[in-house]
Amino acid sequence: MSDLIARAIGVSRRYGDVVALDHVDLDIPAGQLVGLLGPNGAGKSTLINLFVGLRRPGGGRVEIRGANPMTPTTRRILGVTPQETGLPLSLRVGETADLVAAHFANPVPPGELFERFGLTGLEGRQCGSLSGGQKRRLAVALAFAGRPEIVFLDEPTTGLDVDARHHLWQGIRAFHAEGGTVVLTSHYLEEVEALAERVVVIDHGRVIRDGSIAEIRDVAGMRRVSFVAADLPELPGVMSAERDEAGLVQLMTTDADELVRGLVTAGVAFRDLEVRSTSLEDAFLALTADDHRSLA
Ligand SMILES: Nc1ncnc2c1ncn2[C@@H]1O[C@H](COP(=O)(O)OP(=O)(O)OP(=O)(O)O)[C@@H](O)[C@H]1O
Repeated sequence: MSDLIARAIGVSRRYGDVVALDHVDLDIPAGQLVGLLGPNGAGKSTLINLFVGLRRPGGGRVEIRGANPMTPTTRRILGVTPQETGLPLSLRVGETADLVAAHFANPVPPGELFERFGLTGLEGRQCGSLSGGQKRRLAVALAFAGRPEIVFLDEPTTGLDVDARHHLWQGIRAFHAEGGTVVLTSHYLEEVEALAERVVVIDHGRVIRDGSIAEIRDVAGMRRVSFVAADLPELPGVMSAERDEAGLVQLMTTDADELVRGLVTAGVAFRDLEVRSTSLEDAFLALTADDHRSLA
């Protein structure tokens, strides 16, 4: 069996009447970069909170290196950036990093951490004076301060501009390249596509898909068929259709062959025909859209 660093075994969690997680099983091998995807309220943050020992499961169990994440020794090997950034607003950035580093036997020197996450030069600033994006970058950087074996990042780049997001990606990739395990949630599908080697799709508290980016993309079995045409008759198997002002038509279908045959049979004068795999975003929408449930 591969070297599993984190496991959820039949994990359930409710909040009152709300079932946030419903018998979730998830094995995370050491060194993997996993993206958790799911619509709002799917249960992603709840799962992360259980993995990092902030909450207890109602049923089942979570393990980090075979142990309960609530134990101090286990906590020391994990890093976390929660969805809501909570920084000590009156402390300076450098002091905050020192404070966090003091909890660990062999921390990353703060200067190195700042460099890695593009925070150099902000050491003397009070956390409360940082911009929203700078606070977010600091909170993510601090998850790596204790040289964790595994980090859990809940929407690490929300609110960041493109530059800052790419900087964070570099930091996350560098950690992963050194063998670190990363579990991140994101609403930016291109982020998961850019970073993760495995995608776990969660919906209504359950894991509905688990695979590589390519597998998830293909799972809905959809193709995007595009061409330029002046008129468009009714065509077989079209799930969605868009047309821009230049006459570029984009159709989503589960049977591109039949669609193209239909185009030819109907005598449509099309040009620039392209048939492509769907993007992760297309697959994600198809998987989690209740009215497309039969596709999943
Ligand atoms: N402390 C809480 N008290 C009551 N309900 C909660 C609590 N935390 C989460 N929930 C509910 O549990 C469900 C799962 O929430 P969770 O935050 O895990 O989802 P999520 O996938 O992280 O969503 P988002 O993408 O919006 O962050 C939701 O219905 C949410 O309203």
